[in-house]
Amino acid sequence: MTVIRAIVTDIEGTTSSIGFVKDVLFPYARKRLPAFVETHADRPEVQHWLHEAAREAGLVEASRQEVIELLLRWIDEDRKSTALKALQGMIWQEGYEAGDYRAHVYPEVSARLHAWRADGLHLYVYSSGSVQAQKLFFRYSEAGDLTPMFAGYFDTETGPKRERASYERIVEAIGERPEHVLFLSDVVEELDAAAAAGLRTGWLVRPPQAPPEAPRHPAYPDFDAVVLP
Ligand SMILES: CSCCC(=O)C(=O)COP(=O)(O)O
Ligand SMILES: [Mg+2]
Repeated sequence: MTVIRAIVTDIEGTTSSIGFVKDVLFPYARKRLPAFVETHADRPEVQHWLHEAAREAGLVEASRQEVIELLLRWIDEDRKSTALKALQGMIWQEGYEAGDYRAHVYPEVSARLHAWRADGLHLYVYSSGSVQAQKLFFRYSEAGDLTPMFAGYFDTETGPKRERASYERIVEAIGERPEHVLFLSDVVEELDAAAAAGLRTGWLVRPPQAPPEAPRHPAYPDFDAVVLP
């Protein structure tokens, strides 16, 4: 029998609702991005990510306004750009610290994370949101500060979530054999990539979505239903 020693979880659609990310976080960043860039353009990390965004788009000698328009378009397209995600994280920090919102987590998630920790499992996050954004998300969650639950965080600096190599890098970084690691996500293509790297997988299909008839991965309606293989 394979023993699961570590769980890596996605955020959007897995620990938390897609609606919170799409209807609260993305519009918050969209509204504030132009002023944020104008106000903080002298910060080296902001300069770095503006430059990276322009480079990713193949823009040579782009004006600040062109880069702002590019980033707004990427928010609308939900582009999983590392540069955009880094800048969004900086903007969301202001919102969390001002108490404008708290991050949604599904009702069973906090207790289940605590139970897995109590069972000795090591927990990690892998999301398209930047590591900074992930830490803020769980620090300011509706269930309180959940950051003590997690041993580490991975974002797209490790690689795209639909690529096998990203999961190979994650298991190497956490020092486990892939078959001892369970990856939880709501996106089949991410689960396919994780399975190709040898990880065990769990597909979160949260109501009102109907349970899939012939799932490619073990499917669960919530964290309490997850069976550790
Ligand atoms: C860290 S909260 C914001 C998440 C985000 O920006 C996003 O694109 C959602 O990606 P996920 O990989 O968690 O589905
Ligand atoms: Mg997801």
